[in-house]
Amino acid sequence: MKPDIKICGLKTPEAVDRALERGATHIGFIFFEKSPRYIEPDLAGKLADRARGKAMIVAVVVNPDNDDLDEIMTLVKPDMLQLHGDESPERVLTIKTLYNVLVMKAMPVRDRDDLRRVESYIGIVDRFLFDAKPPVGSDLPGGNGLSFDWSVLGWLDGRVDYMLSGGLNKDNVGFALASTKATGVDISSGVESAPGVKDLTKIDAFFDAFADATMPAHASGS
Ligand SMILES: O=C(O)c1ccccc1NCC(=O)[C@H](O)[C@H](O)COP(=O)(O)O
Repeated sequence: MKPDIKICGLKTPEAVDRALERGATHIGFIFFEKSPRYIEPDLAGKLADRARGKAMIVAVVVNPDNDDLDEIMTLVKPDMLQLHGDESPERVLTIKTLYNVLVMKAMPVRDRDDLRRVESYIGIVDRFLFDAKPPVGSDLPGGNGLSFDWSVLGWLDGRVDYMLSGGLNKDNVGFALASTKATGVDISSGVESAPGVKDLTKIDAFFDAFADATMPAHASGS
């Protein structure tokens, strides 16, 4: 099956529309105020309406309290929450029970040891997102445009369903897909001209590279 593509950190109708036209399966909105990709929930709700039924709407949150989630669930009505903080398995379970929503848990990875935490979320989360661990001192838990050593994911041995994230771009998405068992890829900085500014030409180039990478061998002419 073709891997999913999530374009994250969208803030404008133009970028949402281009991502949808090019076949994004997931679009992400960032509700973390320190991020250059932060979007107010009421504006995100309007953009989400353009995408509803065409792609999964993902609300990216970091250690949200119930008031934060009440607002986002009401105004944005996401299909999925991406929990990008230190949410415990118990907190994830509570959120799923309270809001009846799919949850993708982001796991920061630098080396194999970072994957040990995965076990305690299996059976609770709907999907994992393996993202690069932020550099020391970074304000952002995600969206840092950094990759990690994807070979460590081999340790998971196909046991969990995950999207791959962190520093993806048109030049490395083919290798990322070929060298992991990711069922989806997630990109933000790699399709931006500046932090928080999505670039339509870069979105196109990413989808072109993704299409090349996922084209069946017999159709590629090689
Ligand atoms: O992108 C952000 O600014 C952000 C802030 C706070 C929490 C999560 C954030 N991004 C989450 C994502 O899903 C990004 O797409 C992911 O980290 C990959 O980003 P990049 O390395 O820039 O492609």
